[in-house]
Amino acid sequence: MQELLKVAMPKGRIYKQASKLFREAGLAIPDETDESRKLIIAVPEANMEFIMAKPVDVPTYVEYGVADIGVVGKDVLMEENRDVYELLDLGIARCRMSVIGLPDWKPVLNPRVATKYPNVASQYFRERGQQVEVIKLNGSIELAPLIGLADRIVDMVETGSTIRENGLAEHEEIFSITSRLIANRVSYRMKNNAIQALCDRLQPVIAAALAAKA
Ligand SMILES: Nc1ncnc2c1ncn2[C@@H]1O[C@H](COP(=O)(O)OP(=O)(O)OP(=O)(O)O)[C@@H](O)[C@H]1O
Ligand SMILES: O=P(O)(O)OC[C@H]1O[C@H](OP(=O)(O)OP(=O)(O)O)[C@H](O)[C@@H]1O
Repeated sequence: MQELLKVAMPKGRIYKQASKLFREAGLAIPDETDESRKLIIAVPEANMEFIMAKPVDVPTYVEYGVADIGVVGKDVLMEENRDVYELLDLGIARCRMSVIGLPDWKPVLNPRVATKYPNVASQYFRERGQQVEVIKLNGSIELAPLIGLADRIVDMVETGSTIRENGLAEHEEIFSITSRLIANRVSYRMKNNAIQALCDRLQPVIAAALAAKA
């Protein structure tokens, strides 16, 4: 019998796609229609335990080792910069991080940039030698340039509907995003067989999903 694997799973929009992937890999975890408020879901036949976490907290659980592995967006990994291993690109929850603003935006001195991702935004503009004032918001970021809080925003674009419906334009793409499987550094060594076995189950499912999209 392999060691118990604790997996931090993001609640919310990634869960639907991540849980489908895990089910296709043969792990009996509930789908997104399950209305249970349970935060810890045991899958005894696979000797796994799923911890239902807020997406942005997944790397924290994994770095501290209370979860051995986790599923998290590349955006959160870039922002949180936690000391974890990135094992697999799961190819799900695809979107991109971009600089967005009004279509007729003109460069100004020391512009204000609103974002949920202050570290990503600061690093992006610093690397380009542009001085900006970063303002942290927690949601509805597209409001900021519309109501004059910021000159531009750094946020995610998936279908583009939010920026279109609000008369905004995508100025620059910063990086593309998918969800990743991450591991705690110690767990990766101590529970290597179990982690490797899970990766081996997930990999063909990821490859098949990619092939179906191509
Ligand atoms: N259209 C999208 N907008 C935002 N994130 C997306 C989108 N598509 C995929 N994602 C991915 O989903 C992850 C979680 O999204 P988000 O931060 O909006 O959390 P949530 O599921 O709405 O839950 P919460 O609001 O509680 O944090 C992001 O980190 C990103 O990797
Ligand atoms: O290109 P689209 O398909 O329109 O997706 C992008 C939007 O989705 C996310 O917002 P979310 O739904 O998480 O809301 P919030 O950030 O305002 O809470 C993101 O912050 C964008 O606003």
